[in-house]
Amino acid sequence: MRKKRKGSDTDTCENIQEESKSSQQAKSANFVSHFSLEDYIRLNKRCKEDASSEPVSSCKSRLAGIATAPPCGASSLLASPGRGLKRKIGCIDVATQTGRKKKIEDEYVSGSTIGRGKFGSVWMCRSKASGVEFACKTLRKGEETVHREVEIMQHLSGHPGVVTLHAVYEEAECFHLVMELCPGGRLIDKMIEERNHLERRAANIFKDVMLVIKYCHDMGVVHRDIKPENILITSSGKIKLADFGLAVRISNGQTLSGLAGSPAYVAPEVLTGNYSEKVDIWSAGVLLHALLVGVLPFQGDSLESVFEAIKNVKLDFHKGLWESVSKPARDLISRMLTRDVSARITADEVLRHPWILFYTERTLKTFPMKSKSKNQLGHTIATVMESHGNRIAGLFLGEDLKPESLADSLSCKSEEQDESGLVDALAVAISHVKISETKRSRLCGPTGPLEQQRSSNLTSTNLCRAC
Ligand SMILES: Nc1ncnc2c1ncn2[C@@H]1O[C@H](COP(=O)(O)OP(=O)(O)OP(=O)(O)O)[C@@H](O)[C@H]1O
Repeated sequence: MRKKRKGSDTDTCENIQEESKSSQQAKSANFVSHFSLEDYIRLNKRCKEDASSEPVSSCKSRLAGIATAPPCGASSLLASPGRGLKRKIGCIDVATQTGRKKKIEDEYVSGSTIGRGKFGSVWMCRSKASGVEFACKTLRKGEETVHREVEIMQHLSGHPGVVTLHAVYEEAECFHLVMELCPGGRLIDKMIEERNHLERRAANIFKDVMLVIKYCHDMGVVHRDIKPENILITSSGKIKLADFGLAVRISNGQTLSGLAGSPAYVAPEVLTGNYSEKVDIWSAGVLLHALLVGVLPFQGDSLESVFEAIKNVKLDFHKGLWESVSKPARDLISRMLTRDVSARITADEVLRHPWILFYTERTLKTFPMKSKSKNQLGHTIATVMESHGNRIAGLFLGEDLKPESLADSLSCKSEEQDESGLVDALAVAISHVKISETKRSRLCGPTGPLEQQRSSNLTSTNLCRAC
């Protein structure tokens, strides 16, 4: 059960950035002005390795502000790491508390290390009782984020898009979190393998990501580290959101402060002041950018230049790589990567966006699109729109944009119109879409045993409060 040091690389961040720069220069024209995902992932990974071997003057100190959530009321905890921890574990429910009395090695056989993060390592283990394999994340005590991560995972566990927490074992120096194993690896690796995703595939992956983000927000949790490295894939190919190390609870109308996130994905308001759950929408927009065109939108040779780009670069979704992307997809991403937080759409609105609906609704998916005559096409669309009328029509403002008129406008297209043309036709309607601010549902309003324990155990320790 000992942690294995992954690799022995001791490069500094500067070296990595130099390497990234030279490998960048060798890439094709499309990639000249961008870090590729591989570059970014390598930079990030090596920085983590530096962080564990060179705590001072390495990447850790340079990334500390952004990559690690500021501990809430951490000073006393950090000064005496052991104090208060027992009380804090009280936020873990009855099922997981059983782990406190037993040792993990009594119940699980340890396997190889499968990942390493900022706060600990992740390794495989097998239940002695059932033979089922799990992933175990071992977190060193001492950071309040560790307790928050356990509590939030417990709070969210049960949703199909969240990695399920099976048990927690507490030792003097660490916690072991026994989680559902996601053997399909990370979304980032799939993205690198597949490069640009077909829009249909991208939309289906992205919808699942947004469903879980919406769930987090409905449950009063801001993840703060949405990125493809933190999206894992199950044996059946479903996505699961993992790594709640930077997640915090937020109550309705509350704002957060403090740098937290991963540089390329961080929202501009995190860099400049107070923020809300909308930071997850921005990060998901960065992810969508990478899914659609294979590169990250905000890049630079240093952290400062990445942040500068996040704050100021004006993205142009009409040129270059975006020319082959449908207008609705571009419309969605522009609504997510908007710096005006009040104009940035919510998770619910993303899920109701025509691009998502078009590619992911069952009827639309099986919709025959090629070789339709004008009338057939118009009629089929009218039927589809009718069956989705309530959801899609709700997005449109004004009499002229009723589903029937959308069908009419689509029926004027050529007989040879293909799928992407049809998606583009949706753009006509999208230009009139009014996405209204929906009433935020149940932020920080959980019920049940966890909430009862939370209020009794944690109010005084700030564990469940946002920073
Ligand atoms: N349930 C799981 N099943 C399979 N692999 C997992 C699981 N959880 C984590 N991993 C692997 O371990 C890696 C690190 O896990 P995780 O991201 O939770 O740690 P972390 O310390 O919070 O990381 P980070 O430094 O990225 O914030 C993941 O990228 C993934 O490869």
